[in-house]
Amino acid sequence: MRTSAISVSGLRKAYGSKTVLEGIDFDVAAGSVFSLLGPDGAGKTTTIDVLTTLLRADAGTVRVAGHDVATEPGRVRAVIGAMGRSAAVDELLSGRGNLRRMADLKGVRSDSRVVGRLLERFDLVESADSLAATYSAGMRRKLDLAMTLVGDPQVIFLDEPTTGLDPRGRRTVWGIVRELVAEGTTIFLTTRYLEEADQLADQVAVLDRGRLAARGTPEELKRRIPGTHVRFRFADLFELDAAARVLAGSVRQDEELTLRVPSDGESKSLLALLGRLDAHAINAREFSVHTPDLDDVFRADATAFTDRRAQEASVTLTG
Ligand SMILES: Nc1ncnc2c1ncn2[C@@H]1O[C@H](COP(=O)(O)OP(=O)(O)OP(=O)(O)O)[C@@H](O)[C@H]1O
Repeated sequence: MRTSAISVSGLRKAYGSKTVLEGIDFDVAAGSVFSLLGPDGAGKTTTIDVLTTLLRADAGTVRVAGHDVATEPGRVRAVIGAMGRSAAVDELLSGRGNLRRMADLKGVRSDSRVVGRLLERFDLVESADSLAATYSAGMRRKLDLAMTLVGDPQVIFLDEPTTGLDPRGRRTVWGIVRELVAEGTTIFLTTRYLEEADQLADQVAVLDRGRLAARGTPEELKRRIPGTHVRFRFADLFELDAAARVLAGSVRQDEELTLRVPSDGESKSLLALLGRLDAHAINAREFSVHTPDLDDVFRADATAFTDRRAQEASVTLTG
């Protein structure tokens, strides 16, 4: 069994009377990618801030690379790299200057080969001596990530590392994350792109109202969601009603004028469905075959969240 690079137990954090983390537990195996997902304001950044020693938890135990963040913050800081949402890049220094400054800050000998290798790895050689102020958003993000890697940290925290990057920049970051993991580094990642978690993460956890609502491999989470289905969209409620009567086992979403019908998605099954609609002179505006992805997991959790809110509201109203 692999050792834990991050181990979190009973983590609680409140800002004044607002509780953000209500006691969360998880483990991240060394040399793996763990992705924390959650709607805006769910507490992802708060979690990262506690794990990286920037913020003190109210309760619980957090160990990173075997060190307790509350009692050994210095040891934790010595073995981690963290890239937050606001860039650590100094605009008045060049790319090379920023990397050198980071090496000094981390007490790593500012070996020009180390800096040179990072500039190469991130495709920043040509602009290495230009001021970071002249860099594009993507270049700045790459420089920020390069700075995170100075000193070869064992555990790397990336808070939305590809938000705002174009597809090429995103692929570069993904490639680097994969290389780091292959070298044995552990990555803790928050992202708003579910495809990113699907592509990179060994384990995913969904944070919802202070608790971990779902946890598992991307595959396991996707299996929790109803399987492949065909989605039909109709011109109006009249057609939707008629189709819902004809297609057994379908689930309607009135607002979107859509109907989901479980199906294996094979052409024979599609022809049978279309044939049944046609036999009743029902026309679908469009249809698509849909296999579950992490987006569905996320939406299902968000729906559960909204449902609970609605239940609570009705309890309050009637209570
Ligand atoms: N210093 C603070 N004081 C008071 N409330 C805070 C503070 N920092 C965060 N919060 C609140 O705590 C909640 C969780 O914030 P956090 O930034 O951890 O969420 P997040 O999941 O990272 O969301 P987002 O992606 O929107 O940044 C939010 O409601 C936020 O308003």
